[in-house]
Amino acid sequence: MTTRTRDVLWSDIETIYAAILDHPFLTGLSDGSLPREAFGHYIVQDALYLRGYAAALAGCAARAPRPEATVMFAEHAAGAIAAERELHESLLGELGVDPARLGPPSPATQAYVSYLTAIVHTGSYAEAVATVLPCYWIYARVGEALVAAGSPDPLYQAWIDLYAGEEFRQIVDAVLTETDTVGGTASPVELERMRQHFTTTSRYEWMFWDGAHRQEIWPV
Ligand SMILES: Cc1ncc(CN)c(N)n1
Repeated sequence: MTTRTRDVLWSDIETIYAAILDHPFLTGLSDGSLPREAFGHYIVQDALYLRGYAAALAGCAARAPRPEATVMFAEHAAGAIAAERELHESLLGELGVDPARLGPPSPATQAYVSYLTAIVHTGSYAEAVATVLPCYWIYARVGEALVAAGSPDPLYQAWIDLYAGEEFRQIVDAVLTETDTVGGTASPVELERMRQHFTTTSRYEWMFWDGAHRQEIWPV
């Protein structure tokens, strides 16, 4: 049986994923102990992140060699994050933040979006797909892991429900299929690059939650 690219990629990040599930941001989201200020920081930074992420997905759409993949990424850029945007806007409202005045991206947000942008525009299409994949897949896995216990805080529960939902799972499944397709014909060098990018953006996912937990701002 041939090994699927997704399995190779995931096996590289088992320890990163374990660290993500163990992070106090997510354990706090789950048991309700996460300070609202940290969640607010996360939501503001995520609203900024989603702008860059949408642009990266549009870049994947433009570079895709098959029309079905162009349509898929274009739909995700336009529509899939609309649900997140909606949730963010209502959460920003509940947290008392004006979406028009979000402030600057934090170091983690800036670094993550810069990396996505750089690889989507300078790497191969397969590299681009591997680079954007953790944004989909890790969130689906986290949603799945957190939904059974839920959260006593309704705001945190709404966040968990979005990523644990069937609609998000189907979106992620389609991108995983695309990952296996492009990985299946990638050269050893290209596959190695896919692994490096997937691991790097998985690390950025950890750093994004960690930065929010510390309410990280620029040190100087
Ligand atoms: C940082 C980050 N990574 C992933 C997702 C889920 N698309 C998100 N909303 N924010």
